[in-house]
Amino acid sequence: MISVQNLHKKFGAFRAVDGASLEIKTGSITGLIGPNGAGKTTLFNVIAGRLPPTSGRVKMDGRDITGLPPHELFHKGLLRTFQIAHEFGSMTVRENLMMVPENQSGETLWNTWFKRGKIADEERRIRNKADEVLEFLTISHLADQKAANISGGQKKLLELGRTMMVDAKIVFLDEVGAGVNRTLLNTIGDAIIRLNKERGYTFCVIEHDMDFIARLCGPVICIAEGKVLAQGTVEEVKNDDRVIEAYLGTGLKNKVKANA
Ligand SMILES: Nc1ncnc2c1ncn2[C@@H]1O[C@H](COP(=O)(O)OP(=O)(O)OP(=O)(O)O)[C@@H](O)[C@H]1O
Repeated sequence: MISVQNLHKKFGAFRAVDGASLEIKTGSITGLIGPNGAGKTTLFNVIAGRLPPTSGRVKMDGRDITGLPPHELFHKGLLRTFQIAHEFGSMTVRENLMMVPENQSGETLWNTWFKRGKIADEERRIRNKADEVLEFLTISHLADQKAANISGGQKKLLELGRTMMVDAKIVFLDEVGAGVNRTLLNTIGDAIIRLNKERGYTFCVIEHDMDFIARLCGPVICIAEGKVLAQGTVEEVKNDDRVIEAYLGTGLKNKVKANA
């Protein structure tokens, strides 16, 4: 379980995260919603070690992980993907996946010269793993394409695939559905559900698409102005007055309710 306790992140005097406390239960697909600028990505960045918090704590299974750098969190199985996918465009899709596992023998000069057999075995194993991941994500046909040439949605699938190359325990997905067409969004959703059910991944998902959230997420947490505003089932959160107000403002809220 991830436990975020009274987390603050300031940029100068501006409080992007302002005392957020929340829990992401092991085995859940937790949705994180909130209006633009609510502090969701900043919260992710602090949890995933890209930004130090101003104050507050983050714990993983009871252990303090506050401020640990991303590579240490990576070793603990905590990974994140980005709103804008981070692929290496000039490499193939398969090569992008093969880059992920750390400590490959081929990376030192000594090994390159003297342990060619070991390197070849390891490369074969990693290649097989990459091919398995591509099959799981139903994009085997893209294996040899340059990553720069695949669509935005396929890049998001590739990001998800990168988390499968290591033993991820908890994955933070930042707007995996943004700019992705419906068909691919369904494929991404299917992959997330299968990773959760079949491989025990825990997910925390930032998403604006409420249909996607409704299909996938158990608990949903709404953030506004850096604070947790409401949490519960999708229906509970969607119908929460404070949530409607945060998204629409009070005037519009009454209009929406009148039309409902
Ligand atoms: N590095 C930074 N320096 C200064 N202000 C920042 C920085 N990063 C984010 N902010 C501000 O913090 C606030 C929260 O931004 P954040 O990206 O976390 O929101 P968000 O909820 O993820 O929004 P969106 O849904 O639009 O992606 C915004 O007002 C943003 O302008």
